[in-house]
Amino acid sequence: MLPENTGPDATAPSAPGPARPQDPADGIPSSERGVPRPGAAVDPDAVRTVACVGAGVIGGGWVAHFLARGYRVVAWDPAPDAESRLRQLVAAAWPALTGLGLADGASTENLSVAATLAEAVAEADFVQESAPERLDVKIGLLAEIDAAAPGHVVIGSSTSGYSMSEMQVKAELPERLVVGHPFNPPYLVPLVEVVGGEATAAWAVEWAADFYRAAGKSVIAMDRELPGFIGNRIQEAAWREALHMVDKGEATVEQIDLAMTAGPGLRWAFFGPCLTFHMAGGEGGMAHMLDHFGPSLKSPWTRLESPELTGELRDAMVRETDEVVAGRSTAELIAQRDRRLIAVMRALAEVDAEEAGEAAKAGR
Ligand SMILES: NC(=O)C1=CN([C@@H]2O[C@H](COP(=O)(O)OP(=O)(O)OC[C@H]3O[C@@H](n4cnc5c(N)ncnc54)[C@H](O)[C@@H]3O)[C@@H](O)[C@H]2O)C=CC1
Ligand SMILES: C[N+](C)(C)CC(=O)CC(=O)[O-]
Repeated sequence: MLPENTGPDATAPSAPGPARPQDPADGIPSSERGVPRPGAAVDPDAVRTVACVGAGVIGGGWVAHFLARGYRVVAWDPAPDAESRLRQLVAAAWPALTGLGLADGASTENLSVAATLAEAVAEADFVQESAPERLDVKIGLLAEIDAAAPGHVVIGSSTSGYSMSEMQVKAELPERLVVGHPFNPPYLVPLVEVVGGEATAAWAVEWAADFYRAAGKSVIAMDRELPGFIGNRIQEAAWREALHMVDKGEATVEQIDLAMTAGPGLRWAFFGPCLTFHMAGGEGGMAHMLDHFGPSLKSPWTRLESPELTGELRDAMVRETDEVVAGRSTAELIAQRDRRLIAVMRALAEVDAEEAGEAAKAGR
């Protein structure tokens, strides 16, 4: 189940950094700060030690993921109970991660919790920031991490909505700051969206994308900033409609969740909305689907502004869908879809049965 790489050898020492002249922060003289990629940055697939700054739902999830991949992880979080919460989260996730298959050398023993931010990032080959979603906190914290982390180290932020351009304004080396937006829980959901800000160097985006891939993630490296990135733009559109319906008493939360889990959500686990709707057009595919249902995009079914379905948009959708279909016939696609639907349904039924058994044993 784990993707091809097995992660680094967690017992190996952290990759030695470059020989650096003395500097209060990281050994890079002020005159050299801000130059393009520092030559001695660790290769993305040679990373040994990851610092996780902020260890709540997402930071803790990252910690579990990196540990399962065999990295050494140093965490820091200012909350007094952060370490116990973190260790509980990792312990709760570990059986599932073990079931999926751990990388060589992976162990919860490879986690240490630092007393200070500076200590956490001092030996890191990569830093993942997962502090609360407040712009002032992100700006201040990213500047602090930037001041404390070795100058060649790339810093990723888990932000789910802020652009790196607005968060990197106080960093001295903003070119190494990227967004690395995960999906919850990061130890199971593979997607990470990587994007830089106006002051981010292209090498840092590339490095981060390569690193996340080496760490077993599915990466979308974006070449421009987009509010909400890609995944959240799609799911927030559904979320806005859900809120409209609840607000107006048109549908209950239960109905909305069932509408997704028993309907489109089940298909989206393996075919995205474009390929799913390609199949809605039968043998005519995306072209027929758009010609048939396209005009209804303008109906009052939705409260969202929909784009004008111009000829160019129609043709682009047909062309790009054909690229994704990559020569597969409708029959092949149907066979693939059905096989996957059954696999997901079987997997969910297995979990339901397990939980029912556990509940019966516990007398619930
Ligand atoms: N919860 C979710 O589903 C997702 C959240 N994110 C992003 O992940 C980031 C963290 O969100 P959550 O983990 O949900 O929040 P959370 O509230 O669960 O965790 C935040 C952690 O940051 C710590 N913290 C507070 N001030 C800090 C500081 N100055 N420096 C370092 N740590 C500090 C808190 O003690 C807490 O443990 C946010 O940027 C959020 O947008 C991204 C994807 C999904
Ligand atoms: C709720 N959220 C916007 C923070 C969610 C995400 O950013 C991604 C996810 O896990 O769905």
